[in-house]
Amino acid sequence: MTTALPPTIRPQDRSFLGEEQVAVRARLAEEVRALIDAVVLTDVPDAEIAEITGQVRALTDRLGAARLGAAPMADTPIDGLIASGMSRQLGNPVTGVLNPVAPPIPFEALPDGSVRSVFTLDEPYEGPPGLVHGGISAAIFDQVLGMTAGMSGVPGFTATLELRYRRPTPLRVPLTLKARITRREGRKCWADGEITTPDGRVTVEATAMFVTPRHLLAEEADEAQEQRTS
Ligand SMILES: CCCCC/C=C\C/C=C\C/C=C\C/C=C\CCCC(=O)SCCNC(=O)CCNC(=O)[C@H](O)C(C)(C)COP(=O)(O)OP(=O)(O)OC[C@H]1O[C@@H](n2cnc3c(N)ncnc32)[C@H](O)[C@@H]1OP(=O)(O)O
Repeated sequence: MTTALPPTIRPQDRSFLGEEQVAVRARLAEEVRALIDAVVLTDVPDAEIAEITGQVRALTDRLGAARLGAAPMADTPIDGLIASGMSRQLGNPVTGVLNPVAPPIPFEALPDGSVRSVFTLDEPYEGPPGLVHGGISAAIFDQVLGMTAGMSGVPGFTATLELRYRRPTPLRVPLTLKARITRREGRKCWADGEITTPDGRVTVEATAMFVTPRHLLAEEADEAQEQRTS
């Protein structure tokens, strides 16, 4: 069975945006993030909400007048994100600077190969009252641990992801996620990490295993062969 991606959504066949194009769109995404926050928390009268709904619809139509077939990629690694395939995925739901659903989570690659992310989550990411939704923590771990694996030379899909929720994770305070590789074996790579609050208390721990898909290795081998023969 082949699981290769159809040509139209393969990363290398997408639109690649330059720094200025990314910057203009990132400012839009930032405003829409603020809009999401305002939508969740608004207390203006219903009549005004109805009017605003029409205005938002009109904006959606304007932006939708020209559509790409898939989320674009960045020409160059975006400042603050590590230089891996995923950091260029501008629509990524965790790191994508063009995706208003993404917080977005920044990354810092440390000299020892580990990764650190510092971020603050607010109301749109609430689970229990005043606390971060557990599924949001899982998505963030999935991405950060996956990028850590990719950086170590084993880019892959998530095969397993296990979280241990030790303590509630608060909204509206700077959280630190640290991640590292614990083991590599052929196409498999294990990473773990934890989220801590500013006073150093661990709230969530995670362990994941990533596997470089067989079909990706096959595609890479084909491309290398093509380059040798051309
Ligand atoms: C610009 C390029 C972008 C291209 C993207 C490609 C790679 C990523 C690139 C960069 C990475 C950077 C950042 C990554 C960041 C983000 C993380 C988010 C990732 C996701 O959000 S990703 C979505 C959720 N994820 C899936 O959607 C996976 C669905 N799944 C599959 O696509 C296949 O299942 C796959 C590929 C996992 C394996 O398939 P396969 O055919 O290549 O390999 P095979 O089955 O032979 O397994 C080989 C060995 O792994 C063991 N193994 C396999 N699966 C296991 C499991 N689940 N548990 C325990 N062991 C497992 C076998 O037991 C065997 O072990 P052994 O060799 O010892 O027998």
